[in-house]
Amino acid sequence: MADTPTVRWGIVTTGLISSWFVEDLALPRGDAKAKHVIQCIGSSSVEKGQAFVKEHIASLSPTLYGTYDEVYADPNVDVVYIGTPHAFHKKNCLDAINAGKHVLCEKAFTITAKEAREVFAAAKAKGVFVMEAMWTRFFPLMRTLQKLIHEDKVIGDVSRMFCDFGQAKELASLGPDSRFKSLALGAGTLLDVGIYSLTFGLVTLDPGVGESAEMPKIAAQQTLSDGVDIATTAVLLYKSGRQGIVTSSALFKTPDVFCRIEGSKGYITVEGDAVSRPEYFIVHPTVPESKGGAPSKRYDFENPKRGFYWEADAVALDVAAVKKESSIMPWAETIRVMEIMDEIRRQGGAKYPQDDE
Ligand SMILES: NC(=O)C1=CN([C@@H]2O[C@H](COP(=O)(O)OP(=O)(O)OC[C@H]3O[C@@H](n4cnc5c(N)ncnc54)[C@H](OP(=O)(O)O)[C@@H]3O)[C@@H](O)[C@H]2O)C=CC1
Ligand SMILES: O=C1OC[C@@H](O)[C@H](O)[C@H]1O
Repeated sequence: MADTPTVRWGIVTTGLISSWFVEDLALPRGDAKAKHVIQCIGSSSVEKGQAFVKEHIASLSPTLYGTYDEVYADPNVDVVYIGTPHAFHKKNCLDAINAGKHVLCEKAFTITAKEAREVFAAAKAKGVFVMEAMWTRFFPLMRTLQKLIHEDKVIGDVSRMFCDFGQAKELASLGPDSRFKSLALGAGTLLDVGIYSLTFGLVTLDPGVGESAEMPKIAAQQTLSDGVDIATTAVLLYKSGRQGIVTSSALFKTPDVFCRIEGSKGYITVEGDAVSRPEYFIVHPTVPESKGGAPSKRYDFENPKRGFYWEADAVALDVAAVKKESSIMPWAETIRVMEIMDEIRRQGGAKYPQDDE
């Protein structure tokens, strides 16, 4: 284990995602590629931090701060994890970067592609590692799915894919300051969950990532309620004729079979309780077994607790290798995702204050 890198994390916020992230970091794992230390937690109050530790990582004793700035200034922090609502990501990232810290920032990375470019320009100038926490891309399931589709060509030439991430949010019961309702916080299904449907489209229709990937044309529609998109449908149109239909909704929960990828020799269904956390997939030949075809094959994956440790391990390995960006989620890929979402919103009508900046 001499070569196992150690990362000392500074956690910014005590919200839902931060609780999921620290619980996963603290999980004992035989196959861990890195050691993760929860060095400190920054919150709007120290009391919130105390309650957070007690509830989620009771056996640990991180330093507790009542401001985020103290996390950025802590000399014992290697990487800052940012779990604020979307609208604050740009400022939080810039503050951490300016303090010389590496950063893992939750999705959606920013509100607009322009904001993302500003953050990466600052990271480049400071020479620090920065990555969007698009955790799903780091799952062994996702890596295997991409290999089977693009290298092994198990379903032949891919022609179409569909992916939907819907959640029944009961928006009427939420207050105006909820991150699911407030445009000032970046509310809307596209940035919150549509980004996962889009991710499945991008990784299954094209083997490239970032600069080596094709920018698809977009045709999109959105349903707005008080300016917030509560449903989004986007078609990804590739030069080859490949098409992806990626959707999101705050009105209905997606069934467990949330994604289908179709090819000339068969199709794949990806399944699980949430698109962000796929559990297994099944490769189906075009001709079913009942009609003389080969049997379908199911691929299952070990995913204890939730699966945030895959991205955390990847960050630790990249930082130890003195890399500034991830090869799985490089800066150009985050910018491409943000540009696509900008275009979906331009066509669909969802607008944020940041669009005018
Ligand atoms: N990868 C994944 O599976 C998931 C990712 N996310 C992402 O994580 C981010 C946060 O989402 P989530 O954890 O659900 O949000 P929460 O509302 O649960 O938590 C957000 C936290 O941000 C801090 N905060 C700072 N300013 C504000 C403000 N004005 N309003 C509200 N909160 C504020 C608060 O922490 P404090 O008081 O401690 O400072 C708050 O607890 C989003 O980018 C979201 O997309 C969310 C869920 C799952
Ligand atoms: O990233 C996410 O994935 C899981 C969802 O429950 C959550 O709303 C979203 O932010």
